[in-house]
Amino acid sequence: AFPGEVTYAVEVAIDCGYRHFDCAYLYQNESEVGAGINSKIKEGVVKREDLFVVSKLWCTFHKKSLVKTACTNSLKALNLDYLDLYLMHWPMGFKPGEKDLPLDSSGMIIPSNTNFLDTWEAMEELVVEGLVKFIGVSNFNHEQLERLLNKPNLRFKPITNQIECHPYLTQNSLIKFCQERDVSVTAYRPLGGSREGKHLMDNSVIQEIAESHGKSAAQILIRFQLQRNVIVIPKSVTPSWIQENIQVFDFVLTEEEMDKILNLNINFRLATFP
Ligand SMILES: NC(=O)C1=CN([C@@H]2O[C@H](COP(=O)(O)OP(=O)(O)OC[C@H]3O[C@@H](n4cnc5c(N)ncnc54)[C@H](OP(=O)(O)O)[C@@H]3O)[C@@H](O)[C@H]2O)C=CC1
Ligand SMILES: O=C1CO[C@H](CO)[C@@H](O)[C@@H]1O
Repeated sequence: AFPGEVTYAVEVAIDCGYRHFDCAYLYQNESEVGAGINSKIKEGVVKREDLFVVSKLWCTFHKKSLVKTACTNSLKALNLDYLDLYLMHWPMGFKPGEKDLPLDSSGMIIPSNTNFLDTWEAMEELVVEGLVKFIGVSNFNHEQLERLLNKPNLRFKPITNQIECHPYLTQNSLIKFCQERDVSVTAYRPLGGSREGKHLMDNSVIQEIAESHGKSAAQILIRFQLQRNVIVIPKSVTPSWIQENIQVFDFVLTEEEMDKILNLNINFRLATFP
């Protein structure tokens, strides 16, 4: 990204009607996102309360004593006084320190001896203190989520589990598990990225459905999630794609098309760690 690219993308997105911004300490661009948000607030295009701004606690800050500083640092970078939602980015903690991905000599992540139930307690404090409106999790499997939901003296439930989700990783059973427990699901990497040089957007089933609706493959992939009650966060810094990706409320996929897309599942996961 060149300087200002992300700020401009956020401004274009707000003008197009986007209101949900998915940020994270890890992305190293919260000051640019915040600049875009604040310029549109200043211009009077939106009010702070119209927006839903999300950030995430990175794995090197799982120690209870580090959580509040991590959150206030994201708020400072965003130049905002509260977040709508703060997510635990992953269930596992990493060794605290300078490096976001601390690796040992064999290239494996160095974990920290933390328990996400303790980390959660520190995140609950952020709600009590008014720094964040809601808290949630990301990359939790069903066992981890169950453990959190069953935590004795849980003060606040996670409102969402943000997980990798697209037609090659449809996550049917995890979505059912979450939704049955009133935990919403947010699909990240919804456009599926690429695998061995092949893009999900080039898949012939997706292409055919796109053609029959006069829509793009990206629009089909986004609409697919909306129709299964899944929140979806496509990313783009390209103005024409930002515009395109929100034009998904003027058509409906049939049940047959939804099934065809669901059948593309190969449990293929892109986001992993060593
Ligand atoms: N919780 C977690 O662990 C994770 C969370 N996330 C979140 O999810 C968001 C989305 O996931 P992400 O990994 O970015 O992947 P996406 O599935 O959103 O794909 C983004 C890529 O697709 C391109 N693109 C966007 N729209 C179109 C279009 N209409 N036609 C063709 N290409 C298009 C973008 O290009 P360009 O930008 O160049 O315009 C970019 O290269 C992230 O930004 C992040 O906020 C992502 C990964 C992990
Ligand atoms: O949010 C994220 C962005 O992408 C990274 C690489 O796949 C993920 O590890 C991370 O969770």
